[in-house]
Amino acid sequence: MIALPPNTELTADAEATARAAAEHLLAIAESAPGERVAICLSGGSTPKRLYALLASPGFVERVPWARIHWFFGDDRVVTWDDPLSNVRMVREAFGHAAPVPATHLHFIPSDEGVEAGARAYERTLQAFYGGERLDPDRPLFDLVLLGLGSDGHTASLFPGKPALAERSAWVAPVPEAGMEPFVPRITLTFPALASSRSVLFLVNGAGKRDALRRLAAGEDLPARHVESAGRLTWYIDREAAEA
Ligand SMILES: O=C1O[C@H](COP(=O)(O)O)[C@@H](O)[C@H](O)[C@H]1O
Repeated sequence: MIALPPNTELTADAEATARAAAEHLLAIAESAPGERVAICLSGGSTPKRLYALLASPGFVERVPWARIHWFFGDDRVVTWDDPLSNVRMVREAFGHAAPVPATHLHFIPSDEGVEAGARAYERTLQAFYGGERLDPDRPLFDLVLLGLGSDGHTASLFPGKPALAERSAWVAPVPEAGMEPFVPRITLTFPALASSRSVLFLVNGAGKRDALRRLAAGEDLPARHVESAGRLTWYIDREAAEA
């Protein structure tokens, strides 16, 4: 077994990861201090099962859909019907069963281009938050979901890219992605991702073993720099955790 990050919940498989994360999300929503619940979604492929589970019988009745506002930690700068789009993946996973009010799905305006889209999304976040400075005692999100790329990236914060150093802007353009799909991206920055009552990493499969090994060895990978105003929890399945 690889030496796992602190606060790791080891799961049997990808399905167990999705179910554990779904229960965690429900607990966060139920304990949210405000009327509105702000959840920041990750993209890629790992979380698709979680999103489909939330929309499935047994969960869909338990999710307080009318209170939750859904945001994105990053997206690819492609059209929303592009198979590479994270918002398309979420919409497909939620399907018609998830009663998400149209005004509660705050997707990244990738149609505005990488620079303008990043600035526009930062305005969206600040309007929702009600200010332009993040207060450590008043997190922007109740929950941030993150994945771990095989290169150690998270959201679209890739090794060696300028967005890693962004400490004042909440959203950054990523003109060149660090791994496939090699399309421009827009990503939340470390300060914005950290402004959350809870942060969850979802990591499944043998393809993530090397990144986990490199994190355990102390390598300076982007995922290492993720913080949380509250708890930070890793859900890692056994296949990813095997040495
Ligand atoms: O490109 C991306 O990759 C990461 C990791 O995706 P995963 O499917 O390997 O977990 C994802 O979290 C991010 O949102 C996405 O844009």
